[in-house]
Amino acid sequence: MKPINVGIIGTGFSASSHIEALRRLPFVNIVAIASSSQEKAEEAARRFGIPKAYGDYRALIDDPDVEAVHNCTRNVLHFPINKAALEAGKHLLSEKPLAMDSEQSAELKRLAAQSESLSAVCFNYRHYPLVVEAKERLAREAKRVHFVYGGYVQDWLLYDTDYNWRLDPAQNGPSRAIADIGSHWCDTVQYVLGKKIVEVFADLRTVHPVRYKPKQEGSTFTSGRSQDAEPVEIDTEDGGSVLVHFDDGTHGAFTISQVSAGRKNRLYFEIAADEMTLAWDQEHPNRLWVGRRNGPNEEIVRDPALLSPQAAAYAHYPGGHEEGWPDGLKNLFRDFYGAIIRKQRGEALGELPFATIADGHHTMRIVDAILESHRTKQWVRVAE
Ligand SMILES: NC(=O)C1=CN([C@@H]2O[C@H](COP(=O)(O)OP(=O)(O)OC[C@H]3O[C@@H](n4cnc5c(N)ncnc54)[C@H](OP(=O)(O)O)[C@@H]3O)[C@@H](O)[C@H]2O)C=CC1
Ligand SMILES: O=C1CO[C@H](CO)[C@@H](O)[C@@H]1O
Repeated sequence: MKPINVGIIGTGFSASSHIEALRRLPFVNIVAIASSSQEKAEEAARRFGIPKAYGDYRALIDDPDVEAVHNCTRNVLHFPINKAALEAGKHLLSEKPLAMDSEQSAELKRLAAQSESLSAVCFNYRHYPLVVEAKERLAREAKRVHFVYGGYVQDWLLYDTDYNWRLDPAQNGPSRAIADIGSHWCDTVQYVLGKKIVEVFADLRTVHPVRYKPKQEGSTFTSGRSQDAEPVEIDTEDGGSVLVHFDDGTHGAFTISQVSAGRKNRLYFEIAADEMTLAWDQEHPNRLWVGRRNGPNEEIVRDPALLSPQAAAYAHYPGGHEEGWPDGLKNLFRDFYGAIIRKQRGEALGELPFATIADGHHTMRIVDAILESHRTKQWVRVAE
């Protein structure tokens, strides 16, 4: 079978991790990369060993060799690139958030629904084996969920000297921590529960109303105040807490922060159901804690022999041989390209395990509702 030809747009943190994960799959072939200039694209093409380099993303999308596009650019480019890729009939894998706001994501949802090609949003935490195990156990063993709680906390924007394009609403959009990492929590938990968030009550906070922006912008995760840094006003949130209601009436709450010292990338959730509580934490991704009242608590480890078949399909090594973030990404891409291949063979696709453009749009609506709730200090329904 001929591999599916992929073009990558962007050369930063996310693009590098997409390239590494894709190279672990035998049925895809990276043929082109695009950046903001021809020079940068050629440098990246050399660094990653990719044959074609484009200084303009439109040229990559127009290249007839490119069958699937990965949009790994900053948020301001998500909408124009996703729209162009969908209109060109390419398969699309977009980084999250799907767009800057839900007006844009509604347009993308409409285009994706009309397209023959497949599209997905890079909500990669769905694709960890122990997250899938939580979903399977819940469906199998729980009749009722009482509460869902957790959060997503990081420290890479802790100091007022930490600066990145995400701090600039013109590059990022009107929500920062909620759209950047809150969106991951919402997608992951909705996937595990099989329920949608329909109502929110939010209390957000900007811890640093002024930050120091270096003249020479650093990439994601660079920190420290440079000599020529200038003060800039910040009006997007560093974090906050959100109460949520799911479509079946289940209650939940999550806390988001990008200023929590020592928490590097802690997405965690706990689901309290009738006979058990399930807890998972991205910083210890190969453990699923199962709490019981009338029996010993258990810790399920990521060993294919101990997992349900759906979760075992995501566990590529025996227990004790740890895997994590890059593997979740590889699993997402394997599901996405596997679906493209099944579609090409005329096979039925069934329920897709990855976040679709419609899912990405729903997440944008949640972000809108959170911002509005924070502003009005009221419960806000998530728009359809
Ligand atoms: N799913 C996940 O877990 C993660 C998702 N992300 C998402 O990925 C996206 C990118 O984040 P990240 O990689 O950290 O950011 P970076 O700043 O590291 O990378 C952004 C990239 O955008 C490229 N870019 C800017 N302008 C253009 C243009 N006109 N044409 C083509 N490329 C352009 C930049 O290329 P150049 O240098 O040439 O300007 C750069 O390579 C974000 O939307 C973020 O939310 C990020 C991390 C993890
Ligand atoms: O999606 C994301 C997950 O975490 C990153 C850092 O690791 C982010 O902030 C990002 O955009």
